[in-house]
Amino acid sequence: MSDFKYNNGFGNHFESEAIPQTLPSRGNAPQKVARGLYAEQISGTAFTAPRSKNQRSWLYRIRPSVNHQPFKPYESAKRVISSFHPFSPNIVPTPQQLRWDPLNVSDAGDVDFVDGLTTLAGAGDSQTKNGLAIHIYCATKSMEKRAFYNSDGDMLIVPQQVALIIKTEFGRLHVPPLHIAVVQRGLKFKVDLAEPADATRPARGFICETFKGHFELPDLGPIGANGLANPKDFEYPVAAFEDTNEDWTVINKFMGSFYTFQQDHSPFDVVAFSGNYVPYRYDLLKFNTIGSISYDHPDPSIFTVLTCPTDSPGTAVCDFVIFPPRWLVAEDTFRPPYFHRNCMSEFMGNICGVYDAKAEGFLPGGASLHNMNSAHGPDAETFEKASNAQLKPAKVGEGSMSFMFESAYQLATTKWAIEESGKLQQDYWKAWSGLKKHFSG
Ligand SMILES: O=C(O)Cc1cc(O)ccc1O
Ligand SMILES: [Fe+2]
Repeated sequence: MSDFKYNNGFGNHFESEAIPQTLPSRGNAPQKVARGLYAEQISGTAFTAPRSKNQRSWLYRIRPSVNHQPFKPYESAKRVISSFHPFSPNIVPTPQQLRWDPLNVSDAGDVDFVDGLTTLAGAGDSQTKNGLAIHIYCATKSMEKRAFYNSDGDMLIVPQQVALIIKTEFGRLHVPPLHIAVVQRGLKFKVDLAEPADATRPARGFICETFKGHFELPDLGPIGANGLANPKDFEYPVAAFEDTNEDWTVINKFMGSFYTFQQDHSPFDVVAFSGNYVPYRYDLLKFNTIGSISYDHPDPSIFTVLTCPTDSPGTAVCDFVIFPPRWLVAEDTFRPPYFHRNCMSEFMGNICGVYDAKAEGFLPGGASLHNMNSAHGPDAETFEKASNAQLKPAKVGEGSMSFMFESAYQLATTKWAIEESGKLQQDYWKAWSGLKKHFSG
């Protein structure tokens, strides 16, 4: 969309002014900011985090964020679960391989992004900054004069159906399906729908909320300086502000509960900003997909777009991995994903098209979870086909896009996901029951 402007480059230190010459010419906090603005810092890491990890931005705004009414409890976001202890009342843990038909929250009524948030699975808790939660959102309307910020974690948002306009304190992001957005801890935003939506076709998508750290680009090792998601393709908003005296509701997720306050002006009143703690979007079709040009099926880590690391090297709170259209050329190779048992948990979602490990049943808007150590792999039909296919170069996933949130944590599923959604496929296990014995002794 041409009325959206961006600055590019993953993790850059950006400067953006909606009115020229608003940013301080020296330093961050002059005695008086230009045009009577207030200076406000928002930090995304501890002040003393190493420079290579340190993230913060300076906002030059019409009123400081603290200029608001007292916090009150917010009751409407009832579908978000924040306690993932396996014995918690809303948790139904299971090692069973799980798959869901396209998810919806049609019983939630006419809801916006916040009230339609519904938790599927998670681990850990925000209080000790440990773990993650996986949600879907389903929205039939825009947030209008409601803004949200999450004190519990960063949110990686994967729209599956209906384009979003995410208005943030830093400016606007247009995020249609096949794009993702990351809105970090503490940053205020609202989600509007760029297309008509209703209960039969809501704005729908998946969210990974990480309680610790921030998403980074994966190291490339021997791949070299280029490849996978290129830094230049990450797009950041430019400053845009509203100078209004209307009533706004701000909703905050804090320690797993929701709170709200009122204020008599727009929270999107930032005239200029500088810094490297800024929300962003990325077009998944710009991913440079790398694969085997000799033999064997490489591990899916080669498809990592972003990784949110734990303290253990190479081990992620969440790797965000995608399966874009790509060529398969490997010789003498079983080309679809191999049978495996992973010490990581794999939550997958289908954005569009057909996923190459599953001939059917994994539908756009649908999801699957193969928890830690639970065996999985191609279904019987895919196995038979791929074992006998003539291995010519072949394009897979034309018009398709699936993704995976791969996590080092055991994922505890919610009661809603297992018992209440009505979308859990009871016979998913049968995908593998047709695998025949081929052993001939
Ligand atoms: O299970 C899945 O479908 C995801 C996956 C894909 C792949 O190419 C290799 C391993 C893996 O877990
Ligand atoms: Fe897998």
